[in-house]
Amino acid sequence: MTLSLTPQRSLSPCCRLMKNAAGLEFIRIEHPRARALLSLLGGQLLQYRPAGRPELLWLSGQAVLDGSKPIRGGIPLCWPWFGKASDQGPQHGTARLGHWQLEQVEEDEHGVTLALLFRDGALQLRQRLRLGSTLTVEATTTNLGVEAARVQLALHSYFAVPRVADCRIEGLGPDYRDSLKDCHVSGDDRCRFTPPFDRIYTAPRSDTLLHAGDRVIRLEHKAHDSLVLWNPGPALPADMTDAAGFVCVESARLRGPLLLPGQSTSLALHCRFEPLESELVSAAG
Ligand SMILES: O=P(O)(O)OC[C@H]1O[C@H](O)[C@H](O)[C@@H](O)[C@@H]1O
Repeated sequence: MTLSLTPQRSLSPCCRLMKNAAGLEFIRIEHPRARALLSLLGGQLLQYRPAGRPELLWLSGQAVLDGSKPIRGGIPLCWPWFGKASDQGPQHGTARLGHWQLEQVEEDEHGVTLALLFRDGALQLRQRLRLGSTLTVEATTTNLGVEAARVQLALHSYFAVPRVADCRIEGLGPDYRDSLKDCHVSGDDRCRFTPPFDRIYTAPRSDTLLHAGDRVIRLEHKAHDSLVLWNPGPALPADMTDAAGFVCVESARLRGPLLLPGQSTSLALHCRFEPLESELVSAAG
């Protein structure tokens, strides 16, 4: 998707602050190792394309970009809760609807590092993105209050794929909660899916391989306790016209922890395209 954005100012040689017609701010990154776009609404990476590779992330052509809704696509952060709130708060928390502060931009010949901050009451969420030939997202919650708090976090990544029905995923683990059928399933190691699906894997591996047509994406998760797998199939949300081009594989911490005052907890995801067969052959030859 091409967004109509107006340049505002340079943040570093490869990073530029942009604005859209609704006044939302974005950071465009054009580095020899990767091109990317991040929205300060939601602190959300929307596009990321390492040099010589396809776009990693899916962004809906119907995404609402005026701040009235979360942006559909990229890597929204569900925080400080995932799903419906018990107290009428917004689905998936406040971070994806909030304006984030850009704390730091650094770059070198290998890529760009962005540090971003969001606060909701006594809870603080820091996000560090490293964008080069691979992508690392690290999110750290800190409890700045005087009472213990239970916090959930999910990196709700929309991975772009040629066709979701042809995908295979390894490393999900055998046990999941099927949110559509409202039941628990154990010992299911199948790695093919037919949309719609909405599952929370409760014993995921630390590495996940997403085989998607012409590409294999390796995901390395750190400190996750769950993986959410979602595609709505034909019953589409209003801000989506076609769901065949993505699969959500969401690294998540859904079972706590209880954060005492002053404590922090982190969740991280590292993504990279596996080398193509032709590259392995030429490296060997
Ligand atoms: O439409 P949203 O609020 O962005 O939620 C999109 C989806 O997020 C997660 O993947 C949940 O498991 C799904 O149940 C939900 O439909």
